[in-house]
Amino acid sequence: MHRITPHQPHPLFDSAATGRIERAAAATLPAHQLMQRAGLAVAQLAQALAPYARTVWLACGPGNNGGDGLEAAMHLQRNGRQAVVTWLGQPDKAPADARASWLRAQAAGVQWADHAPDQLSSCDLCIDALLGLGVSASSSRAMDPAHAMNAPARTIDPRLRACLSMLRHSLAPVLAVDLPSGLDADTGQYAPGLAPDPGPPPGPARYTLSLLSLKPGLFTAAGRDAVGQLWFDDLGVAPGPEPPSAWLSGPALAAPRAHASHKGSYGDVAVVGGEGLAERGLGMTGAALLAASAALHSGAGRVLVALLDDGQLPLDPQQPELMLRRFEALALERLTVVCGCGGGQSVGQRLPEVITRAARLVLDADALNHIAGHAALQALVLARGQQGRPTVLTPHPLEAARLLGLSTAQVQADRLGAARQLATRFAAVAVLKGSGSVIAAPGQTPAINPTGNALLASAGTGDVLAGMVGARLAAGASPLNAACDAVYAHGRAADAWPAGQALTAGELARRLGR
Ligand SMILES: NC(=O)C1=CN([C@@H]2O[C@H](COP(=O)(O)OP(=O)(O)OC[C@H]3O[C@@H](n4cnc5c(N)ncnc54)[C@H](OP(=O)(O)O)[C@@H]3O)[C@@H](O)[C@H]2O)[C@@H](O)CC1
Ligand SMILES: [K+]
Repeated sequence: MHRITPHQPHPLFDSAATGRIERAAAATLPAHQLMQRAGLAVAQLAQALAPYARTVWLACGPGNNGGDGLEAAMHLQRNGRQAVVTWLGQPDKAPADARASWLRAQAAGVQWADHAPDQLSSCDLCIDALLGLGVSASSSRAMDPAHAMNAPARTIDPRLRACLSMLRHSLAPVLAVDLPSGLDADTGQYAPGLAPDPGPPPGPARYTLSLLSLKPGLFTAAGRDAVGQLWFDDLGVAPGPEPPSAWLSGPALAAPRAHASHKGSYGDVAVVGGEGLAERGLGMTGAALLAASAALHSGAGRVLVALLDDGQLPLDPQQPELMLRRFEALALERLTVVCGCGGGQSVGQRLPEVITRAARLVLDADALNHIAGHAALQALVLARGQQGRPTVLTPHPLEAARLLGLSTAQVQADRLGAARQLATRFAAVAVLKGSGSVIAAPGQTPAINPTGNALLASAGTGDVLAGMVGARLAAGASPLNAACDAVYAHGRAADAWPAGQALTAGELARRLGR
């Protein structure tokens, strides 16, 4: 068992893949063995997290997730804690493993109760063993996950609802078994009717012990907020030949710069964007300058900026290293172009040339909005991808929705699926931004980024990311590596941000590479 941190990559397995791993393992093990291992792991972590707990309340659901809780209750009771169990199952209907653990918990003398004990202190502990993988199985049985948000909410047992509410409002720490109950392991969305009430995420004392496999839904959409501190136990089972459904990204390998190198060794980035104030009264040159600053501070050899402002800004006095150029003066065939940041309406005019001529290309923000509205531009993006010319798209969920002709909610309902769809449709690498950014490339296993936090919810941080991807592409990284490494480093910079200091996009760009 170990804690999961963003310091190394991990394979992720969705509910179907986890089911196959589980069935293959179960076929070689004595009956009930996996649940016994799961319950023991839960009890061990519970005791480590709450060493002074006298009472542990275990909310156990009707399926095997509840069985894991019952098994843990037996160990905790035997180890001198008062295990108080609310079990929503029935002996004659429970799965065989859960029934076996119910008998073992009974024999150990746990206390049975309809609800949480009244006086749980912050030293005590709650264990959420209500629902696990069964939720994802029921979502995928019911429908295509992209349409899950349209599902009629099923009738929820009021006792289940009451237990969920108690756990979510608990002042005592909560350890979730396998998944926070109600969270879909594949999408990181809550099943209909099981989402917590809107409001701030739960307090800090929230833990999840993922069993057998790490699941994608723990890391994206609502997953990051729901999970708290994440632990993993593989129950002594290797995934065998099962291919990962996704990867959790890790840090890039450090690439020392050769002493005998020069600015040409690290490539030229050209930023095309920043509609001027004169065009429509909406000055957006800042966005382009932020992307350029990020490219510069990420190590690009030279950074050129073609503002869409009719040459009104000849120099950025704060960043004299940036070379301002007229668009017509850019040798696009030799450049890595970052196009769209603050592009407004004006970027549309430049897009056909940029898409057809740029050697390497990052398309962001208004470039993506224009492409979404013009089938001819979509065909050009696809064509350059099919020719093998590196292209990275960096949409946030609304931009992704426009590109795919979906609603934002549909994109968020299946972020991995949406990113994969974008990658296939445009033969490009797609970075779907948001909590747990997803990076997908055609025909490859997608990645989920583990770094970053809500400080990044601030204007201009997306422009910074686009510049970071551009710098890596210019230095010769593959589009997938450039995207994964940039997203990781972007989030890492936010994670290392000094406490109490506001994060601004300009300062974020300046701190890159420190
Ligand atoms: N598989 C493994 O690798 C291993 C699995 N292990 C453990 O087993 C867990 C999986 O157990 P599981 O398959 O029994 O499902 P589980 O999460 O208990 O839920 C089933 C119950 O939930 C209900 N339910 C479903 N959706 C619902 C909804 N939307 N709203 C309300 N209710 C809903 C569903 O009702 P039904 O659809 O049947 O009417 C049924 O009653 C897994 O997470 C891990 O902890 C470990 O022991 C060892 C290795
Ligand atoms: K659970």
